[in-house]
Amino acid sequence: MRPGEDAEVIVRFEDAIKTFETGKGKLRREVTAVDGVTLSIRRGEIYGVIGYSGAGKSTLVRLINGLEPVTGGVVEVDGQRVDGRTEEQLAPIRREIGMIFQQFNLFTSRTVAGNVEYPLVRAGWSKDKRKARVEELLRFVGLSERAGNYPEQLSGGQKQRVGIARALAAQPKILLADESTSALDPETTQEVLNLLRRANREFGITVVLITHEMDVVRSIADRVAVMDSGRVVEEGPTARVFSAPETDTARKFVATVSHDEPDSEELSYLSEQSKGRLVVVDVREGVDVGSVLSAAAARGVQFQIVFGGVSVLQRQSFGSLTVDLTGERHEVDRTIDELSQLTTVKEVSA
Ligand SMILES: Nc1ncnc2c1ncn2[C@@H]1O[C@H](COP(=O)(O)OP(=O)(O)OP(=O)(O)O)[C@@H](O)[C@H]1O
Repeated sequence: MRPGEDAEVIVRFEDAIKTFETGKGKLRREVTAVDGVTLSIRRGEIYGVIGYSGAGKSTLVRLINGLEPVTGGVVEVDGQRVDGRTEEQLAPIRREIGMIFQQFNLFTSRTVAGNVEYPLVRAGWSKDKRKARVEELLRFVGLSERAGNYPEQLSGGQKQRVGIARALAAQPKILLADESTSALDPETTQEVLNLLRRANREFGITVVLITHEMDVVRSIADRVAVMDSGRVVEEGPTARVFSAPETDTARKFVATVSHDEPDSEELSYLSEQSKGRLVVVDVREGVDVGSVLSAAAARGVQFQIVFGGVSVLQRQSFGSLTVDLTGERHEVDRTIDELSQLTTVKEVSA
């Protein structure tokens, strides 16, 4: 290991840039898909990459195995530079990286076992070792009975499981999953996620998961990067990003799964119904909103919880409550002031 290198880091981007040229002649233009990304993915974690369509997620992940060469900056996998390598030089690095795709990309002319075996043939495994490994993997993904079937005889979820078994076959250190679950129904999605989590726990494999579904990220990622227009606008432990998003993009994503704040239509209804002052109070781990409200009630302030939700993620509570406060004006003022000293309070109608 070179000085300054961190053994815990398995993928490192430093000011990584990827531009594409599209069109010809007058229509020629440059698209910056990845715009100066610096981040580190730790060994053994499940790392989620989220963002709207076109944000640059797939391109960023394809830089990891050199499927797309960077235009600028550094990409390192397990201490080895990926940028500036020839296809030949990339081959040993790619053996450490498995990939599963949204569209499965199975060989239709090979059986399930043949698909899983394929990377082992390429990696030069002996026939006996290949057979044992294929059996082990098909057991792992619950498809032992299907070894002799062809992909067209399988359901979408089963095909995806074959894809996972194939990606894991040659014992890679990293698994890249590109929106691997979005073509599947919710139940199958959960099944695939459970498999990724098991692969992560049982084999210690680092998983990099791209998705635009926050539910998916919330259920399995340890840390998450939020991308917008080629940049990572926010990054950190999933619980932190969910409980206290710092950017508008992250806030919007979080709002899609935790609908705990009223939208404008709901707010106008609540304002019409409100008898006093409406406030939206953020709920966080260790913030005792209840005590403030109980004390206020003892002073004659009435409170009505009219909207809200609180969830727990990685043992941290978070959410928000919309409260209608009525009573003596100065007592209501005092209650809002006390709440504001504890947490973020937004008054939404006076
Ligand atoms: N091969 C390519 N040639 C030209 N432009 C490309 C190419 N690949 C990606 N892009 C452009 O780069 C930008 C980022 O695309 P990318 O596929 O990485 O986004 P994404 O966040 O993964 O989107 P999605 O969620 O829709 O898959 C987009 O503007 C896209 O059109």
